[in-house]
Amino acid sequence: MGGRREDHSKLHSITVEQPLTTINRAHSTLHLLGVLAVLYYRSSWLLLNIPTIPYSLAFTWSLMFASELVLAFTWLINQSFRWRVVSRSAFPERLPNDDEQLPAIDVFVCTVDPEKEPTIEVMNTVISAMCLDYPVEKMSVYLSDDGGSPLTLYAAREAYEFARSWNPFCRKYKIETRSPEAYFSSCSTAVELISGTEDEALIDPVDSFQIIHDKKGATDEEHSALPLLVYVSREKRKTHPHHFKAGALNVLLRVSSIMSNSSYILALDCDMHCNDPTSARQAMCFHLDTKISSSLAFVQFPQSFYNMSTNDIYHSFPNKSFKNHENRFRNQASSIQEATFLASCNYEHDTQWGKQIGFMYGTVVEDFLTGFLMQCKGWRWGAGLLEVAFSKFCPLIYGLSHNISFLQRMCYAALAFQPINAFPVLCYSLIPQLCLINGISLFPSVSTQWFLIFVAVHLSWMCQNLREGFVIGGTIKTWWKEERMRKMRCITSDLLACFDFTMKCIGAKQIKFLLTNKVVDEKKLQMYEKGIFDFEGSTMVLIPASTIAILSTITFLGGLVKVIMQESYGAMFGQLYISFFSMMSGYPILEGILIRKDKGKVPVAITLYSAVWAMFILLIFYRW
Ligand SMILES: O=c1ccn([C@@H]2O[C@H](COP(=O)(O)OP(=O)(O)O[C@H]3O[C@H](CO)[C@@H](O)[C@H](O)[C@H]3O)[C@@H](O)[C@H]2O)c(=O)[nH]1
Ligand SMILES: [Mn+2]
Repeated sequence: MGGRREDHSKLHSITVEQPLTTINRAHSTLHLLGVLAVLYYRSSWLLLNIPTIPYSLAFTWSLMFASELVLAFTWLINQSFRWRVVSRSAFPERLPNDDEQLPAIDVFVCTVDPEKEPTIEVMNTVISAMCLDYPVEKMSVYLSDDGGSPLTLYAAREAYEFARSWNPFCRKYKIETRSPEAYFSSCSTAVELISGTEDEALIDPVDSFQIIHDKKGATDEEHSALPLLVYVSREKRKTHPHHFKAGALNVLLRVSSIMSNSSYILALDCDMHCNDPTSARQAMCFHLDTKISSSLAFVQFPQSFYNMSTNDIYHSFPNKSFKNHENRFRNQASSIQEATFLASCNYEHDTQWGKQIGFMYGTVVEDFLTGFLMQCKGWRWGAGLLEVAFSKFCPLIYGLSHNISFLQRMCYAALAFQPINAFPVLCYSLIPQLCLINGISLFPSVSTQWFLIFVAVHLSWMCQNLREGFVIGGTIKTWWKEERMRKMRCITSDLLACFDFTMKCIGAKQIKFLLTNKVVDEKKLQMYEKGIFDFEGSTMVLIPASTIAILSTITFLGGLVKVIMQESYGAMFGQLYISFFSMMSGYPILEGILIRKDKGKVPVAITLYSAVWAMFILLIFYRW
């Protein structure tokens, strides 16, 4: 690095975002005061009135209090993301000019099921990795095929052939998007051309040894050299737990250790691709900084979705995509037989794999737990979630003596505890509504000062989300979609996660890794692009949400009539408002039940179950 000027030699930089950080801190502090006031109101009312009120009312208030406590807790741990907002930049152009000085990288791509994870997509991931802007002799790509499918093996060979001409093409025309599919998605004819070669696939059966290695260093004149591509299909047996993706990654760790043994790993899911060819170099800007490299475990890149609709209704939390794990667990040795042995399911028996070594087992969110434990061990930065939250690895408690800041613990905790929001959201979707139609007031009357505090906390919460939405280019409309989806998520998947977790605790069920289906269905895509919810194939998971959608419409209308008749506007305003919001956020479901006739409407069975449930709840809780 000699000869460079001081100020231009830094490989990366970090800046604290101002005035955002200061605004966030002020806002969070004020909000906290409001939250504490609300909790004080609930608890003091309860203590004061408990001797005189019926049990049922005391229980109802306790549930509301418990909900608000949980909401306050999850809100609080989420403030960790707002407390110190930083942005980082990497300067790959400042890396040593001599590529010889770059460390070697192993890229891991995992796939399981060619039905749910279309092979062509997986190959796009593989190709995008092989075509990274990184010296080919310093890079090896390993494809883990948990399905052991001959099609995947065949396609890997084809992908390798394709990459031989694609790589020089990208370099010549300076194409940034190195996933052929993502690149060609702007011109449909070319996409057909690519899938054409796939259709004619001749399928070789997979050989009983698991590792197939393609043409190392095979180069011809017009084609550029390519990184090593290794296909690995590990042995799986019913009698041995395979530990899902973590198991697959650990097999790759062992197999790669006797082949390329690079000190850095890039782990990709089969539906991801590297959207910036310099990303590996960018990661090296951090790993090669001698000031931090000894304690830097991984570099994580933000995830961006290239096929998001502007009408997106589902909203996905962008989180992770590019993980670069430095790995210290290497064996020495090298042959296919040895690799086969390392990929066998007996190999890990009675070893520390998954406990001390490699990616962690015992949960389906291996990335989350492994990342957290790495930080606890001194590495910096950085249903399944509940498994970790309520285990000895609870981020708020585990290894308090370890060198990880409380703020970072809170970030991990915010993710791990997210599903418990199902409880308060469920309570808030049922209790105020049922009390409304029974004329029971749960919130302070409009004329009191306490009412203003509730309003302030509610508005402040909305503002916090609105403000954050605006920062990333959102609108009132996208904010509302987010709010709606946040609520739906709480009473569908989070609720199911809580249920699954409880079942696991009492030993009635095992938590399984549910593979996400990546097949794109044209009709579904059209629906998504128009911003219409697709309920086709919804299962029991939807029942709580659809029951609530039906119930909140009935309770809002019934409650409104009652309030008008009894002229109890002041005492009931809060609950009317909550019921109205409840009804509005359940509207897409209601539409899917009552109005829509297309395939994506709510399945009839789900409608029936929900209607029965709604009636049942009304029968029990409505005092006729
Ligand atoms: O037994 C298995 C199960 C899954 N996978 C692979 O794991 C990846 C993720 O599976 P997916 O069904 O797409 O799960 P997601 O919920 O989308 O995965 C998210 O959550 C996981 C658990 O936290 C992380 O590992 C992923 O990186 C993250 O994208 C895919 O490449 C699969 O092929 C395997 O290799 N073996
Ligand atoms: Mn996925």
